[in-house]
Amino acid sequence: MSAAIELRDLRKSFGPTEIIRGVDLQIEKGERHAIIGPNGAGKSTLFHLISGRYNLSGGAVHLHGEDISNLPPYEIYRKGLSRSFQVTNIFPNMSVFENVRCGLMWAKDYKYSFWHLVDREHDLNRKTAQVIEEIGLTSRQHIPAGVLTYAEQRALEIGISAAGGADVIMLDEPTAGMSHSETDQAIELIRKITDGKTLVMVEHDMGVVFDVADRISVLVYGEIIACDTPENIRNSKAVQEAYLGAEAED
Ligand SMILES: Nc1ncnc2c1ncn2[C@@H]1O[C@H](COP(=O)(O)OP(=O)(O)OP(=O)(O)O)[C@@H](O)[C@H]1O
Repeated sequence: MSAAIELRDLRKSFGPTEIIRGVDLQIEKGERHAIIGPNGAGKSTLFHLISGRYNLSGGAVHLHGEDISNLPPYEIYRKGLSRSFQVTNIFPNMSVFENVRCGLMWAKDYKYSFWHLVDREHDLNRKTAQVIEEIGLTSRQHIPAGVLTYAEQRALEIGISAAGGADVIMLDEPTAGMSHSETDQAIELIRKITDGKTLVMVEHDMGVVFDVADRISVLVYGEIIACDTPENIRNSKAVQEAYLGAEAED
């Protein structure tokens, strides 16, 4: 069976500088995979290459065995890969309900000319309500998304990422800026919402990474220097020297 995501000798240069320098990686179906690495290692760039935001300078990206290299983001999304961004990416003036429903509509390829029929789309509304319940925002569903707390906005974003039925979910720093208790809730939500799906996340909080991930890739200067279980990554001397050691000294 093919991997959910396979990266083959992936490369990205900005001008003369090669930022992603030949990344090979297989992420299995149903796996929760974290990408860690120091600031500027290229983690976000790698995300943008997989999700179609950046064109590749070399190599290939496969999704469930299909070559998706250089496809536009919306086509990759329709093929079942959904991603969130480091910066919250919701419509602040639309209600929580409308934000989720909008995500569902894009996923289902509704045309804009159908907007006037939206309220009659009972299925769509029911599914929207289901997603909102899963992310724990039912009591807040009619308020503008911009009024939610930061942690609620991130939960909404995770909900929208998963709502369209994507089977590969990519989350960029899902717990950034959260308190301990908000982080705990976010971990629970991530687990729930990615159950049975493939998760790829970039995360700086090592507690979250070691708690959630089945496997971890360590990216340093655009190269994966280790890809292993949390336990082996924690005990790897090379990783400690290149990355974790620096954190341990804090
Ligand atoms: N669009 C761009 N044009 C030029 N250089 C870029 C661009 N995007 C990223 N870079 C450079 O690529 C390198 C990797 O950046 P990237 O944001 O991918 O790292 P990161 O590992 O996600 O860092 P962080 O942990 O701080 O978010 C950095 O040196 C950055 O300046």
